[in-house]
Amino acid sequence: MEAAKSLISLLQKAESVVPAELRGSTPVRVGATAGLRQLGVATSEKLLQAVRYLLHEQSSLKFKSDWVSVLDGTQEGAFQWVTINYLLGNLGKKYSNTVGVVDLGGGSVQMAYAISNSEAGKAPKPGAGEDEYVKELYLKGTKYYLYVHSYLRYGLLAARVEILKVAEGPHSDCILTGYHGSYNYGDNVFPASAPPSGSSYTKCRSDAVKALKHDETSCTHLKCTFGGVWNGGGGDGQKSYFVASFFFDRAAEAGFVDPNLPVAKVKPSDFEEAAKRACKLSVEEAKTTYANVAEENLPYICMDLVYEFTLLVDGFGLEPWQDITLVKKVKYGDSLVEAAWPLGSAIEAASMSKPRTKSSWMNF
Ligand SMILES: Nc1nc2c(ncn2[C@@H]2O[C@H](COP(=O)(O)OP(=O)(O)OP(=O)(O)O)[C@@H](O)[C@H]2O)c(=O)[nH]1
Ligand SMILES: [Ca+2]
Repeated sequence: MEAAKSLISLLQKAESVVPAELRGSTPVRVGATAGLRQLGVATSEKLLQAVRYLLHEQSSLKFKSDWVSVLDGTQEGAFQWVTINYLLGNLGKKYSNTVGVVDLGGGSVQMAYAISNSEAGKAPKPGAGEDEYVKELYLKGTKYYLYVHSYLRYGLLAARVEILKVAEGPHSDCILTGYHGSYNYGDNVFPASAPPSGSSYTKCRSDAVKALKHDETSCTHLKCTFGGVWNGGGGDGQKSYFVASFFFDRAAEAGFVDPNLPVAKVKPSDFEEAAKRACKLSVEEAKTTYANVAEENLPYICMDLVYEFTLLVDGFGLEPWQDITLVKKVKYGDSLVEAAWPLGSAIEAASMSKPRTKSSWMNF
């Protein structure tokens, strides 16, 4: 019940912005993501039930039980794509005038971009238990074929486990010199210590590439990102990328992005340069160099930056020199709006409250 209670302040904030007379007709949704996906159905269902009870008892907003759910990864990725393109005013334009999105969470990372009708026709059938690669969206009178995939276990915090596993022993070349400890993730504890020779950018980079299991033989499609996942075929829908969440946070902590700005134009190579600087430090030196990095993240600053560069370039196939936009918030009218998937979910909820003209997703 504690987890449900943690939502009370959010619920009060949400209700405070809805005029009292409209609350009964304003839907409230709660979506959980990879953190709960990794807990398994029994535990996550208990948590969701507690949230449903809280909303039933304490909320004056319109509520239905199945509006409290664990999003599947493609919903999360599609909602983020809708959020960013809605705020940029791109919805209703041709697919080639929309931007691609990457959203790096703790447990999972999502990548989504709009593709052509013909490219969508080439989409492979997903593997067993895998989500469809392409979602058809109807937004502002325009049909979009959205390529979207969510990589469970490749969020920033989960990927640390994948990289530590590559090390096959207590020492990882990604852990800052002088640190001897362990990494707790979920119910598991992993040894995480620097080798006697200290952290090494090049060795860490090689571990990160291995962690993506960049083994082409597992790619049975025309082209893959990593782990045997189809890459969507490319095209103009991915000529510019808006990259969110832990990419923004680590870039700000590494000092190459101003944390007070809503967006920042960078290149994947900026993560590489920052990683090279970080991997040279001892954990003691890092304490002064990265004054605003939480203590528990300091030993992993090299690993995180190496991983983020590797994910963009080796994982998603971006060029090290190409411009990308790191995004925390997007200017919308006189406001700065959070660049996060819940807005996309709200847009879907709002479009569903109108008479639906098509059976598929979001016809608003
Ligand atoms: N701009 C923005 N970023 C957010 C918001 N909430 C979380 N984030 C960012 O999302 C990243 C991960 O946040 P978490 O909520 O811990 O993780 P998560 O995205 O739920 O992780 P998954 O379980 O893998 O989906 C961090 O970089 C957060 O800063 C938000 O409201 N706005
Ligand atoms: Ca997420």
